[in-house]
Amino acid sequence: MSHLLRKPENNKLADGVTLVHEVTEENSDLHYVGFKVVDLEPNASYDEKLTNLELCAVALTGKITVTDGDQNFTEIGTRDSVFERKPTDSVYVSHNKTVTITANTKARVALCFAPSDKELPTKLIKAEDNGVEHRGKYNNKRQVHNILPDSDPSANSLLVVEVFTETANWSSYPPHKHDQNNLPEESFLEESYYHEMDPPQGFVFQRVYTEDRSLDETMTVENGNVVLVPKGYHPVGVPDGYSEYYLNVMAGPERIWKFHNDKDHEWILDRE
Ligand SMILES: O=C(O)C[C@@H](O)[C@H](O)C(=O)CO
Repeated sequence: MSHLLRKPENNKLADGVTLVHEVTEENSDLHYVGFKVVDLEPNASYDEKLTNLELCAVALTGKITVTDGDQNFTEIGTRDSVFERKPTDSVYVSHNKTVTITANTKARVALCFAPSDKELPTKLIKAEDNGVEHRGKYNNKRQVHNILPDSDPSANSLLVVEVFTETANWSSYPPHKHDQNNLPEESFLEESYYHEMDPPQGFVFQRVYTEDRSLDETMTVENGNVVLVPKGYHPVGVPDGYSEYYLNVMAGPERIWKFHNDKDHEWILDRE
């Protein structure tokens, strides 16, 4: 299996608390993006001590209460399945704080991390504050919920977005990359993908490749898998009959998303 593909670990931390994924600087090639998925049974709690990392906690499914010790955000989260295709609530918390997440219902929470050394206010990012975009045409259609885009200064490094790709469509396509610190043309951002499929037995293909093909991996990605993109182009193809959800976390030295399309495939955009 590719070292860029992660299957659920489902590590039981306590009664009602399962760590589904854990991507850290120590166990991956990533230095800027950290990512966890936690499943909580009703009334179960999970603590995260943030030292040098900032956090965006996304209520993927279910209702949760989030506190940073000072502020409480009660019963946030808007959906039972990501495939309801409506935005959800998230909470941004600065480094050095300790966050407690308690489930009000059965819940799945994504924890998105990036390095930070500047304190910023804790913030509830409400579902209705997500910018919703419909991108693409033909078989390149997707719906995007911007949770923490680069136009929102609430975070130091973190960028967070969720994307729904229609059945038999492609996204992150034409292939693009953001692995050069060469602004204003391109920014260096690592990226993680947390994938879900509807119906759940589905699979998608994700390729991660560099210009010189020194990295060129095509992965079969199943429901609940994570793909890591330390560099390179990273398109996703969704088979007929299945629709796809992914949550992207991006971070790098500068908080700006400037990508470069693969010139060989950029013509896709020019079709009438
Ligand atoms: O528009 C899309 O298809 C989503 C991608 O842009 C995705 O968020 C990504 O690859 C970000 O670099």
